[in-house]
Amino acid sequence: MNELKHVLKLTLIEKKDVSIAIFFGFLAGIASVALMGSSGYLISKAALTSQMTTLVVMAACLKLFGFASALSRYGERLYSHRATFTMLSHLRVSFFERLTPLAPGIFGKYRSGDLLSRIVGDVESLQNFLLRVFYPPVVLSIVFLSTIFFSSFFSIGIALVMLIGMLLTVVIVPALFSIRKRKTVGQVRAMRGSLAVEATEFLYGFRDLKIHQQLGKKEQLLKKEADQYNEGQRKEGLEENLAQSINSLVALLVSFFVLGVGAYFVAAGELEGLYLAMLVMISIAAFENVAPMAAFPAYFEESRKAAVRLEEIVAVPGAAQGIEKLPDRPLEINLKEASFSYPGETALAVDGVSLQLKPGTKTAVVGPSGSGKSTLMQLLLNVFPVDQGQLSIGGKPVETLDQEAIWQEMNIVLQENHFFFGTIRSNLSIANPAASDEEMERTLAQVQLELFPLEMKVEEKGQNLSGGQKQRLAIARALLKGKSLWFLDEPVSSVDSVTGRAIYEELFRQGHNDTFVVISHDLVGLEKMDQIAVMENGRIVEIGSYNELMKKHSYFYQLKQIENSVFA
Ligand SMILES: Nc1ncnc2c1ncn2[C@@H]1O[C@H](COP(=O)(O)OP(=O)(O)OP(=O)(O)O)[C@@H](O)[C@H]1O
Repeated sequence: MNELKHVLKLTLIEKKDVSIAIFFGFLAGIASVALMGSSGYLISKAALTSQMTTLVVMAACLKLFGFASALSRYGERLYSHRATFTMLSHLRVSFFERLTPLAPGIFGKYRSGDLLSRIVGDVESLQNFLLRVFYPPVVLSIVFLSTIFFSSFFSIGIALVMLIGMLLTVVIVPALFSIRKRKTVGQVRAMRGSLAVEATEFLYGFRDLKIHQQLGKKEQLLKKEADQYNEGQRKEGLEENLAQSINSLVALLVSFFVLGVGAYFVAAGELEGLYLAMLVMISIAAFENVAPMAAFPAYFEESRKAAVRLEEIVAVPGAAQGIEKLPDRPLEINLKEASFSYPGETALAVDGVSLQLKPGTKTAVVGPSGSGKSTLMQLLLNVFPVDQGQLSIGGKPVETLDQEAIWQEMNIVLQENHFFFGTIRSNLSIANPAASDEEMERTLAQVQLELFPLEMKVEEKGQNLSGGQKQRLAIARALLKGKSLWFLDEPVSSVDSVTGRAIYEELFRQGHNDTFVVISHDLVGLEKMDQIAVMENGRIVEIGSYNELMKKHSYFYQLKQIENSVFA
């Protein structure tokens, strides 16, 4: 139950709705018991007396109880569902708030299909928590205890039989099935996750699978996962039916027992015969209410597992979240002795790197593929917090700063940039919602996309744009944001060299007083940079201006020689 503490807390935020739902649930339950009890009493009374007034009063009571039961049931449904939807919205918000700071590292830990299945499926599963886990035992216990209390005025023996029946159907049988269920629910959930993983991979990789003639193989794998999941669900269904049947059987046996014990008490003169039918009918009605408890084990386990799986995602320490705003002056960025390895990896992607970015300077980071350039940039952006070392911005440790405020001051173009389904205008306006059409058109011209109309359609992930066009659109977004800290990770790698150079010229012209960090494979044009950091195996092996590095005749010089000889 500990695992569901957080969900329970969120449910009880709406105490009023939950209490009203319980109240109406109790009224509905007790009204149906009263309806059956009074009909039992009416039957006996009609057989034993010809007194019309009593019979008319009883018939009126029957109608009243029937009406009250239907009305209360409506109120119960209304308030319990309202409380459930409110709880779900609280759950989504609280989960999302905890997930956001972890987002950059989360894909290292979970595959996207699994993550999606957890976030959507598990949150949805918890909609049953109030309706089928928390609420039924509470309402049933109150209804039962009231019924037992009422019955005890007529026969303590029958009240005791009902109490035992209640313990069996509300507590013992559901608890036994919950223990059994613990084994199977986890498996089915894991199966659903692994099916979602395979389905996502299949959809994302469809083109490559087709090119490499692996579509059939992957389809078979997907089918196998689907079959396993179906089989798991089938077994789960059988288990639920078994729980339901056993609980109904116990409930029925208890009612028979009440009849038997009641008949014995009547024969022994300990109970007036007039009340026997009423007590039996009361017992039948009370145990009819017990039906939702048959589904309790399944829903309890499902909710528990869903809560555990959701907690697993967010219960990891994320980057420290500061609240301080950035100082209002040109910012110096300082990375000291920073080391970082990706979650689950032992090798250091960045190993003891120090880098100083003075305001208004231009820094290039170069080096072979896999040497840690992009990782270094992610550390400078505080997308990943450093494992060791320290990052400070404007003289303040990054942990003390508000992350959103940091990113607000940066123009960022990464290797992969996301484009949303919409238009060129809507994709540009995410960088600067206040930008006018003229500003957007001017920016498009700066990246040589002047032929793109602002209302041009952009498909999902920018599928209708070429690689180079996407990069230029990402640069246009950064230009439109107009901040003074630039972080560019191979921003023109898919653009032809002439256009690429012209774009760099434009960027440096617009941001001539700004701070730039540029990752580049292209070693041409680095003369303009104030410093060039050369990386290898996660370390900065050389740093200096173009002339300093060329004079050294060391690593950068050799790279330059190789580039010259290849392209000579
Ligand atoms: N998400 C990740 N999870 C685990 N390891 C990663 C991840 N991203 C990168 N790495 C590893 O970290 C190391 C540095 O990668 P990084 O992307 O920083 O190199 P890079 O110099 O930018 O390469 P490239 O020039 O090819 O873009 C590599 O060994 C890479 O395998």
